[in-house]
Parts: sequence; structure tokens; C-alpha cells
Amino acid sequence: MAQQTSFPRQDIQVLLLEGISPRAVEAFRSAGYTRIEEHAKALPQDELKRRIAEAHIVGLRSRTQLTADVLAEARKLLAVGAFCIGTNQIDLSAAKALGVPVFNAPYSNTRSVAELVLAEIIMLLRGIPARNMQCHRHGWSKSAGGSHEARGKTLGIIGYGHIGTQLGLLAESLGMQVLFHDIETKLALGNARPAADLDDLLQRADVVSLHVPETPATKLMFGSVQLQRMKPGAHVVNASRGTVVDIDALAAALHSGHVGGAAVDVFPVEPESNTDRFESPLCGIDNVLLTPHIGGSTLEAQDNIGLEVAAKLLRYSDNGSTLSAVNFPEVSLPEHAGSHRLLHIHRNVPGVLSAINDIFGRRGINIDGQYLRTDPQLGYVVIDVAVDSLQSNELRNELAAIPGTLRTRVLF
Ligand SMILES: NC(=O)c1ccc[n+]([C@@H]2O[C@H](COP(=O)([O-])OP(=O)(O)OC[C@H]3O[C@@H](n4cnc5c(N)ncnc54)[C@H](O)[C@@H]3O)[C@@H](O)[C@H]2O)c1
Ligand SMILES: O=C(O)[C@H](O)COP(=O)(O)O
Repeated sequence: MAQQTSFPRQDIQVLLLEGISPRAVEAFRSAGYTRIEEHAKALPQDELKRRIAEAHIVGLRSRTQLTADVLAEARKLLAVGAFCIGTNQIDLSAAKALGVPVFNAPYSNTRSVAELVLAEIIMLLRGIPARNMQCHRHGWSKSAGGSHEARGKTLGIIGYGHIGTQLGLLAESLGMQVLFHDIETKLALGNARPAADLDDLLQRADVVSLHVPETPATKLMFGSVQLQRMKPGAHVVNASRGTVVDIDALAAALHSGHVGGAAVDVFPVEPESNTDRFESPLCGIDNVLLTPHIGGSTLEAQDNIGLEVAAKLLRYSDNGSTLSAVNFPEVSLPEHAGSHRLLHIHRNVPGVLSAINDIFGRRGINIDGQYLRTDPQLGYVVIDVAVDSLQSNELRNELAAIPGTLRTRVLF
């Protein structure tokens, strides 16, 4: 039989990993959720499996790998919150197949990334990484050689989304010309112009900055071929995902001098915690700025993300709304004061809705409100009925036993 839950907020176990902002914890507490377990870092997979088995709500960032294997242990799980933008660390299809919506924060740290990248562009154009290293080694090389103003230079942005567009506007305020390449048709902001194609962008840009998500199509999309197409001496910035750039090819292009410098925030393999050693072929190359995946790590961004994702999780837990879920049919629901609410999540197979309606009809329960969203895999039905109409265990068992049902939940 499909999982059936209906319990008070103080019984809902919230597991928050990877040092999620205290603002999220405050939001859960002030909504009446008291069972909150916090961890400052990601958990090893075995421990994650043990902890997730008890959790109703899980919050994580980019480090935790929520694989199908881990999700299989999450028998009580209602929802997942990615307190970041990327959701590539979560097996979204496996979560969906279990009837678990995943929410993220698509905007809250984008300004922080754009600001960092802008600063890095100036640093690279002035050759600061190597000069900084030289001074640390007691060297002194006061010279204008290889140093350039950003004004008048061309920035090529690959992936013109929330971060790419903000970066473009900030770069224009320095007098840079902005070219972009995206797989979607995008509205060009300010004086930015779409490049004819990726090759065109690579051949014209003085700095290339990557802002694409991790997808099968972006995996290693930036390798030796793309690096060789760049102008000699041009710079590369990657604050997107470590899998997007062939890091060995980038190291080789830096060593050969074809690429003038690089700023890299994300890596194909990142340390599991702050106590683990960081290894990369880029370590020790003087004209490279390395940062430990902190593009979105400002206090402002983390606080905003904490509030945004906690609010989405609370809204789903208390009200059933799935608005802005990344793997689930989206339903925005009104408050249900004065009624009780059934949430019914099922595989999208014929007959489920009529079976639900039959059950209510046979029992003479009037439906006050009904909301339905489906996609090819999943159906999500929400039904509001008079207070106390859903108290019967027998009724709830009958609803949960409808073939195709994944989960049912009653909000009293
Ligand atoms: N370093 C960090 O701390 C940090 C912080 C936030 C986000 N990120 C990463 O940055 C990525 C981008 O963030 P965003 O908010 O701008 O995302 P977004 O979804 O708003 O924009 C991504 C853009 O890339 C485009 N795109 C997708 N595939 C492409 C391809 N193959 N070629 C060209 N364009 C392609 C999309 O059409 C979209 O316009 C995130 O997915 C995340 O992985 C990193
Ligand atoms: O996807 C994101 O938003 C960024 O990569 C930031 O991830 P983080 O929260 O783990 O720093």
C-alpha cells in the first residue's frame, strides 16, 4: 500500500545538511517545527542513508549526492530542498518516482556569483594572480606588461541565464562589450549581443565566462578544441560546474601560454569537507585564481536562500503547494482554513481521478475544491472537503489503495 501520512508539525523530522543558513532553521521553528537536525557538512553516503530513513524533509546544498540508492532508504521523505541553484546532485527522476517534490532557490545567489566573476575579470586582465604570487615570494615586478583595462574589452558569456545576464550588465558598466551564446533564444539586455555561434564568441572574446548548468550536453563542453579557438592570451572563468570544463585541457592551455589566465571556482572533484585536501591540475599555476566553490557563498545570499527554500518546503508541508518544484507538477493552492485537504500523488495512469471521486461519491462526501496537475509521469490531485470528512482510517486506506498511488497525505 502507498505511504500515508498525517501528523502534527512537531513530529515532522527536518534534516538540514551542509551548514544551511540559521534563517532556515528559524523559519521552521517559527512555523511550529521542532524536530530539526542540523549538520555543518555533507554526510558520507552510508550515514546519509541512515539519517534520511528518519527524515520527512531534507535540506542540502551542492555537495550531498542524493542518488536513487540513497532515496530508496528515504521511506518517510515528503520533500527535498536544494538550498542552492544546482539540482544536478539530486536524482530528480528517482525522487519524482517516489512522489517527492524537490525545491531549489533559482535566483538568491546569482548576484553574488556575478559580482565575484566581475572582480575576477578585472584581476585577470591586470595579471593580478601572478603578480600577487610574486609579491608573496618577495618578488617585485612593477610593469604595465600584460595589464589591460576592462574598458573596451569583449566579454563572452556562455549561458545567458540569471547569472550570465547580470554579469553582462555589470560588465557593461565597466565599458566592456558583451557577447553571449545560449542554446535558447534570449532577450539581450543593455548593449549585449548574441554571438553567431560558440565559435564566433570564442574567436572574439578577451574573457570567456561559463554560466551553464550541469547537463549531459554541457559535460566537458569546454575542452581543447574550444580552448584553441580562443584568442591567444584570452582568459577563462568557470563558476558554473566543474564537469563543464576539461580541466586537464585548461591546465595544458595555461602551461602553453595560449590561455592568458583563468579563474576557477568549481572542480570535477571537490573535497567532501573543509578538512579534506584539495587537489587539482591547476594548483601551482601562478596566473590562475582558485576559489573553493564560493561563488554563491555570501552571507546575504545564504540568508536569502535559507528563507526562500524553507518557505517553499513549509508551503508544501503545510498547504500542499508545489509551485516552483523542479521535478513535479506545479500547483499553487489557496489556504484551506475551514476545510480538510487530501493530497494524492500517483503515477499518471488512467482511472485514478475517477476512482478518487467514486470513493468520495459513495461516502456522500461533498468536494469543496479540487486541483489537479499532471505531467506524463505523475498526477497530483488536491481535494478540499468539510472539516472531519477525512478522519476515517478506512477512507484514507481506500484512497491509498487506488492502483498507481504513490503517496497520500491529509492536512487537517
Ligand atoms: N559557483 C557557485 O557557487 C554557483 C552559484 C550559483 C550557480 N552556479 C552554477 O551556475 C549555473 C548557472 O546559473 P544560472 O542561475 O545562471 O542558471 P540559469 O538556468 O538561469 O541559466 C543557465 C543558462 O544556460 C543556458 N544553457 C544550458 N545549456 C547550454 C548549453 N549547452 N550551451 C549554452 N547555453 C546553455 C540555459 O539556456 C540558460 O539560459 C547553475 O546551474 C549552477 O550550476 C554556481
Ligand atoms: O548551485 C549553486 O547554487 C552553487 O553551486 C552553490 O552551491 P553551494 O550552496 O553548495 O555553495
